[in-house]
Amino acid sequence: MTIPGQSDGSVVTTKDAAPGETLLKVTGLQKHFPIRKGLLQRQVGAVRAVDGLDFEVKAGETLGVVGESGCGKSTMGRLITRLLEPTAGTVEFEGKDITHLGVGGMRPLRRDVQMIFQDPYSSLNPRHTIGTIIGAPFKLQGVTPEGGIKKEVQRLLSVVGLNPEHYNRYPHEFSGGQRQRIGIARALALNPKLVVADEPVSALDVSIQAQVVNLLDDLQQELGLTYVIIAHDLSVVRHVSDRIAVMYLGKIVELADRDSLYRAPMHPYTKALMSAVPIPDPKRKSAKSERILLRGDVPSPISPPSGCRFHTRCWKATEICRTTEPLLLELKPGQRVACHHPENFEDQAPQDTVLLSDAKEAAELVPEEVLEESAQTSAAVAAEVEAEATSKQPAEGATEETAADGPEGAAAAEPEESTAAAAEAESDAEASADAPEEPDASEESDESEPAAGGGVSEASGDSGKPEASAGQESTDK
Ligand SMILES: Nc1ncnc2c1ncn2[C@@H]1O[C@H](COP(=O)(O)OP(=O)(O)OP(=O)(O)O)[C@@H](O)[C@H]1O
Repeated sequence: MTIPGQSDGSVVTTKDAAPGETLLKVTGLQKHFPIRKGLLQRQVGAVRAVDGLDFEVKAGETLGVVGESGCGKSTMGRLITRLLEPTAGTVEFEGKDITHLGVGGMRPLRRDVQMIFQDPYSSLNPRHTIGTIIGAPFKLQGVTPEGGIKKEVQRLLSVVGLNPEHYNRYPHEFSGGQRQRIGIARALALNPKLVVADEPVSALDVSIQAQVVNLLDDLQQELGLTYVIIAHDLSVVRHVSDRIAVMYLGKIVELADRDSLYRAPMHPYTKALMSAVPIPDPKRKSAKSERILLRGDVPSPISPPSGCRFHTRCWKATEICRTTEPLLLELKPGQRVACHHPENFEDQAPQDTVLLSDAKEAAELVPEEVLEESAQTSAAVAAEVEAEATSKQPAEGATEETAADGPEGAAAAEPEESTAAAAEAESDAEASADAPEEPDASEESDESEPAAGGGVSEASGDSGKPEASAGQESTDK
């Protein structure tokens, strides 16, 4: 697809921030909507829509943000475009703190940061022609493009694949997909650096969705745009995102580059979301066809669950998940996760093995195959880490320090089991399309301690808890 140049006739391919540099940085971002009651409108509580987000968006990349309805995605989008005032935290754009800029201070920034909205039916004024709608940003910013507004609007119409001759038509004369193209043309009018698209295709027919997603993709290539694309499931962001943030109840639970996330999701919630997405690859179809049903609705953001917010619906939840909030930690390069008992990685709280009753109920909705796979993967990862550590010990002469650390002592006492698990892991890797994850896992082992498997695995830590309790958990499910 060829995109005509801007008013000066040249093709725009670069932006101020070099590709890969941080364009947007969000730290500790919160938005609590107050709940007021009574005559005096006293605040009696708050909806904790966004409750402490930390992430960066690099120039030229697409960050996909996914999560169930009500998890705070749209609020996050409105905060980073400064359509909402944050309760706490900071938003930096190109290194400049824009968190509390007023209307005047924000005006120049409005050119650089644009938003595309979900519903192309309600986001376009039905009384205005599309020429007026797409030309509005120029008037608001007091900018006159070279050749005049009309010429520039017609150029933008052709950029988004619409007939420039339709300049004088009204929104109702266009289909949903065409209206979303109009919304995109309006967002591009001022040549922005960052475009936040809030569910850009979810109101469209499935057949039209791909066209609009492809258009966004083409525009990014041609114009060097940076996107934050918000969606409620992974299928939309899968093909366009470089990195994906998974949100749950106002928090990011996993943030990873796309390939790592799809190859080996680490948060159980990510795994559940992924199991809901049809997988076209026939090689993976049989392995992943089991869907994970989540128990109940998302809890209320007015009083979110303690500890890990997902613990009330998670099949791996133990006491630590109820009491202690897991931090969003980079467990693998480029993959951050907030979980005490992650998938595809060694357990972060191996001593905590007794499942909560909530978890046992949640596990009833998780197919046996998924639970088995989860336990096997965790055991395999633990065994691999252990094998790596064992092979390194004599070479590096660091045996004493490593051995004194704890959990690995118990793991090392079970060489047969570990070898069997490692062999299983190897054969799994050969047979599976997920094989590329292997190098990651072994890289990790350099600095990671061997540990027991996931909360549902049989591997036991050194907590002194009877092994039977760990074994029993597996049967409980
Ligand atoms: N202006 C507001 N006042 C009070 N509560 C709000 C407001 N806007 C959003 N909320 C609440 O904040 C929470 C997060 O809403 P948000 O729209 O950001 O979620 P979302 O993940 O985008 O969901 P959806 O996909 O349904 O739009 C919800 O519980 C919502 O009811």
